[in-house]
This record gives sequence, C-alpha cells and structure tokens, in this order.
Amino acid sequence: MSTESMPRQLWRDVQVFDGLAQLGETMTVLVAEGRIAGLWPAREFDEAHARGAVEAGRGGVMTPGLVDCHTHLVYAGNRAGEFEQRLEGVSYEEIARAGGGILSSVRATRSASEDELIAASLPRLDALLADGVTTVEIKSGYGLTVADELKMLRVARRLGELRPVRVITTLLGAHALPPEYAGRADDYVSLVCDEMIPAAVAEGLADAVDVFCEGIGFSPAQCERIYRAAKVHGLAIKAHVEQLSNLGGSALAARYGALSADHIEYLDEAGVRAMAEAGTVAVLLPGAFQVLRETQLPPIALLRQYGVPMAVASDANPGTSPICQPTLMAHLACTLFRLTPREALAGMTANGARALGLSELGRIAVDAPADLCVWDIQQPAELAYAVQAGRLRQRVFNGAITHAC
Ligand SMILES: N=CN[C@@H](CCC(=O)O)C(=O)O
Ligand SMILES: [Zn+2]
Repeated sequence: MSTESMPRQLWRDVQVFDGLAQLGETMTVLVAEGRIAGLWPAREFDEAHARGAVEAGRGGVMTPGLVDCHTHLVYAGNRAGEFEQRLEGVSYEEIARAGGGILSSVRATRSASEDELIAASLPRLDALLADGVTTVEIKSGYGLTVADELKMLRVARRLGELRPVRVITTLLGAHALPPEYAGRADDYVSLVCDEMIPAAVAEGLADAVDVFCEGIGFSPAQCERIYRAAKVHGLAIKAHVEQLSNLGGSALAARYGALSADHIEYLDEAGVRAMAEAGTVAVLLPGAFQVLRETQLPPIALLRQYGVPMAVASDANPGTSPICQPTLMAHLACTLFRLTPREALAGMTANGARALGLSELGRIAVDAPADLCVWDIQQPAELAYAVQAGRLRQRVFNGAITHAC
C-alpha cells in the first residue's frame, strides 16, 4: 500500500521516548502518509484531529523504531567451535592468526550462493525485527574478493526487499587479509580501492565503506588509502577501531569525516577530541565486549565530557557477537559500560541513526518518518532493565503496522 492510501492512525495515552529523552506527559500521536503528523500531550488533544483516523492503539511505551547501526548479518556457517576454544583460553587474535576467525567465515561465505546466504540470514534479520528494529546496517567483509563482496551486498539489499525494514549497506572489503594475498597486504588494499569500491558503487550496492584498523586487520596507512578512495566515490566512512589496541584509528577516521568510529575500547583522549571535532559518532558494541570477555572499557566519561554522541548496536556476527537482540545490547550497555538507560535507548534510536547519516530517523517528532515501536511496558527504562522477549506490541514501518501481537 502506498503511504498516501494508508488511513490516518491515532495512538492514545502513550509514554513517548522521542529518541533522546522521555517526554514528560502521556501523549497522543497521529500518523499520516508514512510520517508523524501530530504529537500532543494527551490532555491538550483536540478531538477534531481524530476525525477519520483509525484508533491504532492505547497505552504502553512508544519509541522510535530501533536502529541497529552495526551488523554483519550476512554470512554462512557458524563459529561455535571457536567459542569453545576461547573459553578454554585461546585468544581471538591467536585464532585469527592461525587462519580461523574471520577467515573461517570467509571460507563458508565464499562457497554459499546468494540464495543460501538469504536463507541463512533471514532468521537473524527476523530476530532483529521481532525486537523492534526498523533500520539495520549490514556489512560485507566475509567475501574478500570483488565477486564475493558484491554477492554479500546484493544479499543485504535483497533482505531489505524481503522484509519491511530499511537496510543500509557497508562495504567492508578491508575486514581481513585473504590468504591468497598473504604477504601482499598493500596489493589487497589496491584491489579494495581500485576494483571493489568502484564495482560496488557502479551497482549501487554500498552506502558506506568500513575498515578493520587493527594489528590483525589493516594499518592506519592502509585504511587511509581506503578512506581516500571512498571519498572519491562519494561513500560515507565508518571504522572498526581501537577494538584490541590503540592505533589512532579513530582520530584518522574522524579526520576523514567518518560517520562513526566503532568498538573503541582502547580509545584515548586525543581520539575522543578528534571525534568530537568531526561530529563522529561513537558506536559501542557491548556484545563483542562481553563475548570476547574484554576488560578494557570504552572511555564513556570522556565521550560524555566531549559531547560525542554514543550509539549502541548489536554487532551481530558469527565471531565476536552472535547475538541478534538489540534490547539485550541496551541492557549490556548499562550493566557493562554504565550507560544510563536513557543513553542506551538514545544509542539505539537517535544516535544509531546519526551513525548512519540518517538524522531524521530514530526520532519521534512531527514530520519524522513513522518508524515506531509500541512496547508493553510502563516506562522506557524497562527496555534496558529487563531482558525479555515478547514485549513488542506493535512495530510500525513507514507508517504501516507490520507486527502486532
Ligand atoms: N572486529 C572485526 N569485526 C567483527 C568481528 C568479525 C568476526 O569475528 O567474524 C566485529 O565487529 O567484532
Ligand atoms: Zn563489526
């Protein structure tokens, strides 16, 4: 149904978290033509606005649809064996250097067809949707050839056609060095810059470019080459940085105007300052922190002090965060990183959207796109407090109710 032909819909007596804060009063919300057409304190509502509108719901907590701004949802196989190895004391880096880790998922993903990848990824996407996601970013990075990276991005785009969700795609060709380029990392970076990025742009498959700037990934100098190529092709920049060590990757990404610097457990004050100056969002990934049993905490106090917006995402991936439940991430952001529930929810709505360069999303405001969730809870903080499936009463995508219990 086109948004013009949808009936106007009215929600009454909802507690609203607008993407940054809880509004003080119980609200009435009107949706028309896929957008939020009106937002009033309930006791000030003029019933004239209700004429011709469908009564879509009453009570509960309304939030923007959740924005999961960092996922690796498309992959084949799984790495449960590595999970067991790590529990026995082998580190993530040791597994990677022995040819496992990301490269293990690369082998499985290269040998999967597009349809097989769709079949493997849809249940993961459905889990995100059932937990309130209306916008999801999906990275490539388990192909590492031009053809296989494009295959992953095509699958990501197709997922967005199969389900009512907005999919943003990110080319992560520089995720790991593929074995056929062993000892020739600079040549592989040339492949990313000169072939992968142009091919992804030519097919309209990528919205952004990402890198893994790390000892087991790519050096700052190599990442810089990729940022330059991304800029030439008009793609936004994102970065996996300061996850296992501090290479100054966040400051470098910020210098190139990156939308976000993600992970950032090892980020220092200079990096925080650079991000603040560039308006780069800090994407916190408590799932990876938890699964890797990391102990170095991201510098939350400094991020607050410098006013760097903080997003929270699932990082759903087969290695470091095999978790497809964004509300669990809100809980972990509070319990592990000491975010307040308000910060965690802003991280999964307004700031998550900002990390994707989509500032009109993740907000409940007049004229904003009507991507909404209505939850069976009394107050927004409960979303971060309790870990419990089944609380999502309605999920509204582009003005259409797509999930109702
Ligand atoms: N750090 C690099 N990339 C992913 C993990 C990928 C994997 O282990 O498969 C992350 O966000 O943690
Ligand atoms: Zn990641």
